[in-house]
Order: sequence, then structure tokens, then C-alpha cells
Amino acid sequence: MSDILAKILATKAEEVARDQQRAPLALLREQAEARRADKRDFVGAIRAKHADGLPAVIAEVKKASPSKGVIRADFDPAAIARQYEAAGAACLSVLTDTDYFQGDAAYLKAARAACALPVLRKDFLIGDYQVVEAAAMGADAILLIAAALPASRMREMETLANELGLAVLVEVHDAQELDAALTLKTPLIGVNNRNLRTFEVSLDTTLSLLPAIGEARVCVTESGIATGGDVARMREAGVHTFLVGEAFMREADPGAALARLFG
Ligand SMILES: O=C(O)c1ccccc1NCC(=O)[C@H](O)[C@H](O)COP(=O)(O)O
Repeated sequence: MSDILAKILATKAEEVARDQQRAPLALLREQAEARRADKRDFVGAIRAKHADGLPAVIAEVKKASPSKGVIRADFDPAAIARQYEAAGAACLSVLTDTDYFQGDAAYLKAARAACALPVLRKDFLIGDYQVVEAAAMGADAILLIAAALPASRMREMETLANELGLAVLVEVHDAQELDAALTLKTPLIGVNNRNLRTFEVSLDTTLSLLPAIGEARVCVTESGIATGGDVARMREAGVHTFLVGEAFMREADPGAALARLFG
């Protein structure tokens, strides 16, 4: 496991222990059940773009990151969500991790309330508590990171997520993690192009794993997509789903940036 991921996960364990004191699981479970009927179809939104021959963009609402520090100081998640929706995003990804990404559950709620797009809770999930918490805060999908969780744990968390009406995006960096990810039911396999040890980004990571993902699943290329050339290279290889944050968030109008990159 990379140093930054190990550090994030250690902080996360402390955070979850604190949160469990503040909001017991039973309370979150009630809130999650109450939101059960209000779910947006994350996988369906991606497939609908593909059915129209369009790339599906999961547009990220991201204020800061460990690799880049503050990306966007002037940060209004609701306004950004509206811009992304108007520009044709399929879904949103909202960072809720506070310590390393300056994210917040409140940003997810504000972004979702401002648009009709399905929303991924982008965080570092280590157990069931955070799955229920994601459903309670209104997320439509969660991220499971294969570098952080054994396959059996991911499958259990996927089952719980699905019971609560949440879709799952499972993220991998290499062939071993992909083998574990392919034991899940979810069609959404994210390949993160960012090396979490060095922070270097290489789109070759997606291209090298793509053949093993197979046609039945949806390959989501994540991180470092910044130019028309990057998009063209992915699409020529058969990758039509993109998770993009920084390239949009650095621009004055993130929606316009999305439209330029994918228009
Ligand atoms: O973005 C980081 O610096 C980072 C560091 C450590 C773990 C995860 C990290 N990023 C999470 C992501 O997956 C990205 O936010 C997402 O793929 C979008 O990437 P980008 O388009 O490069 O902002």
C-alpha cells in the first residue's frame, strides 16, 4: 500500500471512530432507509450517454488534493454542480474527505440538491458505517478502493450498498487489484491513472488493464485527463467513461471546461 493511502486510511479509522460516537449506526440506518426512495440511477446515467454514442463524464467537485494542495479557493459546490449538469455531465463525484481533500458531506448535499444528477460519494471507505453514512447523506453511489480493502470486505460492503440502493464504483491501480475487483457484481471498474506513491499520472495504466476488464463491464478512466488528446486516446481504445476533477476545477467556469474537453 502506498504511503499516502496508508496515512489517509489511518486518519480515516480515527475519524470513523469519532463519528460513531457522534452519530450511532442505528440512527444513520434510519436516515438511510428514509432516503431509500430518493435514489438516482448512477449506472443508468452512464449507460444512457453511451447509448447516445456520447462519452459519460463523472464530473468531480474537488476543492483540494494531497498531490496539488488547494485547487479551487473560490468553491461553491451547488454552482459547480449546476454548471456540470448544464454542460452534459452524466454524474457527479463529490469529495467528502475533510483532512486531505478539504471536502465535506455538506458539499455533497448542496451539490445534489442543486441538480438532478446522480452523485458518487468520493471518500476512503473502510467499513459498513461509512456505507450507511453515504446513503444517509444522500449519495447515489460509493467508491470502493481495492488497494484499501480485501476482496471479501469489498463484496460485503457492495452487498450492503446495494441493499441501501447505492451503486458501487470499484477502483484499481494494477492487475492484482483488478482480479479482486472483478469478484464484485458492479459493472463499474475505475482505473486510477495516479500512482499513489509518486503521484505521477500515466494513462497507460488504463490502457494496460482495459483488455482484462472485458466488454461486460464499464471501464472508468480516473485522474489526469486534461486534454482533447487524452480524451481521444481513451475513446480510440474503447474507454468512454471519464472521471475528471482538476482539469475542470482549475477553470473559472468548470462547466465550460467540461464542454470544451468533451464537446
Ligand atoms: O488527487 C489526489 O492527489 C489523490 C491523492 C491520493 C489519493 C487519491 C487522490 N485523488 C482521488 C481521485 O481519484 C481523483 O480526485 C479523481 O480521479 C480525479 O482526478 P483528477 O482529474 O486528476 O483531479
